[in-house]
Amino acid sequence: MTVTTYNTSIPVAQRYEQARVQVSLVWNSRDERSKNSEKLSLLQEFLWTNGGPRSNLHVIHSIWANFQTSTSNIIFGHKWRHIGGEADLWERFGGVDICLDPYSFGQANTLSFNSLLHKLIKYVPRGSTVVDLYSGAGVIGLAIAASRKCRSVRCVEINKMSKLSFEKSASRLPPNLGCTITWHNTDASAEPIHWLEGSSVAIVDPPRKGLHPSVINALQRVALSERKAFKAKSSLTKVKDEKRPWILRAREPAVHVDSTIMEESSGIWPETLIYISCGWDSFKKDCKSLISNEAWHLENAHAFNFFPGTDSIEVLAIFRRDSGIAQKKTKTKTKTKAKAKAKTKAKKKKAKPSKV
Ligand SMILES: C[S@@+](CC[C@H](N)C(=O)[O-])C[C@H]1O[C@@H](n2cnc3c(N)ncnc32)[C@H](O)[C@@H]1O
Repeated sequence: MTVTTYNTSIPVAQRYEQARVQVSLVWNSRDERSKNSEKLSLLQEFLWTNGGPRSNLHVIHSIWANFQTSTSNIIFGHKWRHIGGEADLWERFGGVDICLDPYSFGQANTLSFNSLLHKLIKYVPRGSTVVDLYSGAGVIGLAIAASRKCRSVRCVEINKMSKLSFEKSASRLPPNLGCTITWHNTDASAEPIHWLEGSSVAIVDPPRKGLHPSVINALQRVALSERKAFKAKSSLTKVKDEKRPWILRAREPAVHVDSTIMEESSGIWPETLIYISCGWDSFKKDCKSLISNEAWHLENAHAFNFFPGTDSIEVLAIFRRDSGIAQKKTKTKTKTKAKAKAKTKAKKKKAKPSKV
């Protein structure tokens, strides 16, 4: 179930009072024609009669059925049917309207997520080229595209169903943003270097288990490339020689908003890494790996209470790859200056005849 604000024109303070619920019924059968399906219809009727628009307590926005035959701990199966109420559910996140279908990831705590987004947006320099890895329906990418005059935003997501939500949300973006926005359906861990190249800002919002080792590795290599230019260049540019058709297909956008041709922006690598984490243990581990070898420098971190009453925290962390180097350079400069001063002092001392 998702508690929704469903009408994005309702002021934030009144949203939860007027909220409606999108109900997803997970049904242990192949589809609506299978055994037990009459019970699904009966349950749908009961819910709609008692919580739908004609009931005294109008709390239900819509009802969906999901068919799941697997006995694993994966909640949803691949088949969805919309069986009552409005099909589209809209939320307002980061200043843009977002369509959240039940088959795509959506944050439940609207207010806290909005606070996080407002903070996050400020860390993205205007005119950036952004890659939003683990983007879901593209909430973060679209909010940034609408507010930071970005040159491009690329969203990368493994769940192909999120494409529909992304398309609907993109259709409500203000016109003439001057930003090329694309959504790609692929595994972010398959070819992370390809996604990092051409992006001045990388955003990662992985599931609770954190970043895949290949993504960590790519982020480390990218950050160190400035200092080890020769070695890194040859291995980073290998990505251009890719021949495997499925990898090449994944690079093509499944959705392309804005008709402008994508600029060739090779040679640009992320200077800013924004990490949104819902798993404290995995975040600590990933953070350690990122800051080891001085690949990245942790500039700032903010915590948000997305799940009141639990011990879970949501972290927004900002890493930079320039400040560490800059700091090091300043330190080295200061050290060199201090050494030179000490040498001159010592020379002067030697030259002066000592008093008897
Ligand atoms: C915590 S959610 C974040 C979604 C989105 N950033 C948002 O705020 O709505 C993590 C997302 O990562 C996606 N995901 C999981 N593994 C992935 C992978 N290997 N490559 C790309 N996306 C992945 C999930 O499907 C899910 O949409």
